[in-house]
Amino acid sequence: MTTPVISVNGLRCRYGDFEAVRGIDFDVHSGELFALLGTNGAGKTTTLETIEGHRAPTAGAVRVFGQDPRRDRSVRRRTGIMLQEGGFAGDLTVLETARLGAALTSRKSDVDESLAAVGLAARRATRVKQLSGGERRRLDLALALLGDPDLLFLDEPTTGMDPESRRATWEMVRARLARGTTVLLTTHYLEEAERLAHRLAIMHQGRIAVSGRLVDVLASQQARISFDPGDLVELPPLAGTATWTGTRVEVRTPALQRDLHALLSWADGRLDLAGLRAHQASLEDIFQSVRQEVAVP
Ligand SMILES: Nc1ncnc2c1ncn2[C@@H]1O[C@H](COP(=O)(O)OP(=O)(O)OP(=O)(O)O)[C@@H](O)[C@H]1O
Repeated sequence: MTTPVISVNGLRCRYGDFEAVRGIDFDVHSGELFALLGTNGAGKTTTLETIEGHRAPTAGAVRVFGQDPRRDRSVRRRTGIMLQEGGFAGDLTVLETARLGAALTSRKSDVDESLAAVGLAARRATRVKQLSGGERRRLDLALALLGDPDLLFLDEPTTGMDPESRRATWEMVRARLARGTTVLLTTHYLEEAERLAHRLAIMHQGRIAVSGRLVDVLASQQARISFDPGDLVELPPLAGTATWTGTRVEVRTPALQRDLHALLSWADGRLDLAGLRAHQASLEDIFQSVRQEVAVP
């Protein structure tokens, strides 16, 4: 088995008396996109900063390309980082900012290619302070792409972007993955993770609550069927469990197709299942379950 690009073992991080990260483990393999998700204050940024080499673990170990990111400078040369706040000088133009970024990275960089990749080529002469929030995020991304890094850290990459820019960013990330780049993504947009991630971990209160391949994580949760019951008082036998909440019936089931078929056959010619909805579990459903979990001290 090849060495993971990122490996996190028993990581713990403390701020004074408060332990923000409480013993987490995960690996990120070459060419995959791993999404690190979590509730507010779960410890994602702390974890990311440790992997980037900006913070020392209190306990445990982090390796990037098999090296300690705090000690080995070769790690930095192979890594592109898109931070949550780029901290640009507002009076510089887009092109000047990208050139400055290129001068600061030790990788051979093509500034024009990076600006074109994020759709900012036509804004080269615009001052950074005149960019919209979404355009600034794209400039952040262009800087992370300079020199075609082997590993990309994307921290909330599409915050403030309109839907079209967001889709364009996803396409660009997919293109990088197709070229073999490894990506560690943090995002609060669950749809973004559902569209891009191969594997993921959901953090809650310093621990990993759920992790695995996206398809497996989604399949591990119960699907939902819901409808407006009208005058209905009983249901046919189902594999799932039904709850009646005001004007809706919600069935949570491990057998979506079977229960949907049972309901439709039973209702056929008898009644109209108004507002019928059926869907596999989404990351949003899984998040809700994680949030409701009682904190372990
Ligand atoms: N410098 C600090 N000093 C003390 N506590 C901190 C510090 N930085 C973060 N924390 C706390 O550590 C916990 C984890 O913070 P972190 O920023 O890593 O979480 P996060 O998952 O990135 O959160 P969010 O999604 O809200 O940005 C939070 O409770 C936060 O208040």
